[in-house]
Amino acid sequence: MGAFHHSSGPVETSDLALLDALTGPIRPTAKSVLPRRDAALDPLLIAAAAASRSPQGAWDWTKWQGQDAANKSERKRLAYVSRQAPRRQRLAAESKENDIPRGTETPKTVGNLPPATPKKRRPSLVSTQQKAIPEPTIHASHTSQSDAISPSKVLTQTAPTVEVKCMARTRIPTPHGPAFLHLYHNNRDSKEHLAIVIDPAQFSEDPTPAPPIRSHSLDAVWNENETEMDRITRGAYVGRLSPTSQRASDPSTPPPSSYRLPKSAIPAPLIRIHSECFTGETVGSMRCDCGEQLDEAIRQISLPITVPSDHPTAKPTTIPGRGAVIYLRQEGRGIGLLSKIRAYNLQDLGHDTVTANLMLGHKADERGYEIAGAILRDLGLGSSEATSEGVRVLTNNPDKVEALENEGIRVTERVPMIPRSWQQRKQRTEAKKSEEDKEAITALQKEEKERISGATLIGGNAVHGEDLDKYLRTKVLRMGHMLPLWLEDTVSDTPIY
Ligand SMILES: Nc1nc2c(ncn2[C@@H]2O[C@H](COP(=O)(O)OP(=O)(O)OP(=O)(O)O)[C@@H](O)[C@H]2O)c(=O)[nH]1
Repeated sequence: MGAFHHSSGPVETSDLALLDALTGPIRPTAKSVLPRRDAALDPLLIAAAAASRSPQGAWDWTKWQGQDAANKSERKRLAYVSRQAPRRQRLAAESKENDIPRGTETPKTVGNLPPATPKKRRPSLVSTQQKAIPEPTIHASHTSQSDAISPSKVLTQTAPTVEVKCMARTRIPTPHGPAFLHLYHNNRDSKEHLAIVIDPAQFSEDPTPAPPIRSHSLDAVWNENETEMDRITRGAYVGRLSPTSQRASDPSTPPPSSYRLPKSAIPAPLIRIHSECFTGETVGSMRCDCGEQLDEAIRQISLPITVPSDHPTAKPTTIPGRGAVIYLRQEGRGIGLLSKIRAYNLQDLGHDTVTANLMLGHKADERGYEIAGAILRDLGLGSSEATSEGVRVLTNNPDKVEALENEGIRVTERVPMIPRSWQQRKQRTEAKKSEEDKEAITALQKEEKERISGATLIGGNAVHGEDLDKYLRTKVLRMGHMLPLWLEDTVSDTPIY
């Protein structure tokens, strides 16, 4: 064997002999000086096993009592139990970690929900409107809509019917008041979508002023063996849960036919369909207004509602706010966190948020709202029936309203979401215009500065910054968001994205 060099210096002959002894073929006649790799207790293998083994797997060497004991018949060998999930499951989990875009993952079989055929990539509303559409299959819950089916309506109906099931619900106190967090499984994808329901009237012992917002699938009986405690644990309870108050909901009791206030007197529940944004909601990124929007939605829905009285002399009634935020796990407008991060780098190079998506081979918006529609129906919100309350939707995005209507949801009103920073600037400009109290302006500016920290997170306040301005302008100018464009900075040299 010829001498060779390792990067750290010449390799000694003794090293080569060791290497040969460890890896070379077994010579039947020669007596090995060094123990071979296939020895019963190869130290290298033991070290490798120790480094990688799970505490439950392999041998428990702490129980080792020597060879004699080992030979005794009563010695118990610990069974090897792998803690690793089967490869198929691990691959699914890995694809989840890598944030593989929706539709390419295997949908979860949940409870009594059969898996739907996986879709290739979730089509955006706009692009699919132009596709040739096969014969429609209309889901029963949509048939009460107009008979004339527009192509965009057919789109959501050709896909397998989305079924959702609320797996659990719990009370979450928020800075704006209490909410009920609902976790949903579905037969379309493997994500856990959520509904943040705001309806604090349900805590009261008195009859609620309006129909309570409750999940039908959660309140249903799941199986005949289910105990009261099972139901309470998954959130199928009424009133407020406490050590002294534990009342499971009873699906056999029909809901009251009338409530404290006539339906027509109360405004329809306020809802928002919100798409996940890790950067904006968790990191507090000021590249977008997602964190602030989530907070603002919960705040607005929680505001008490004033219901005017029938009699001119009587005082109006105030009832607690009612509505829900449907929180969809479609990060980065459906392109996933990985692509969104790449898109941000392209944005730093000067491209806007739409162009960056297109450069990465995505559509400007790849979100879908079928699951949102199914969750709203499960919560009894906004069915297409003329008698239903309908919903008021908090959004600037016309696609969302259209998508919800395609889902058979009756939208009675679109409520705009004005970015908090724009509201503040408006106040400041108005104060400047009227040459009013200079002190008030200074106070406002000081307040804005102080609010910057934690601004995008729940309970925070207005977000400011150049990145956010670009983002908001793109939404208005390129994505058709129905928002009055804030023009204060447009006279400056900053390009409008
Ligand atoms: N691809 C991409 N997604 C982004 C970017 N910034 C925020 N998002 C995602 O955009 C989604 C929020 O959508 P927006 O377009 O801000 O607003 P919208 O929900 O369409 O409309 P509104 O109801 O009016 O808020 C979330 O899923 C965010 O993760 C970005 O620069 N690129």
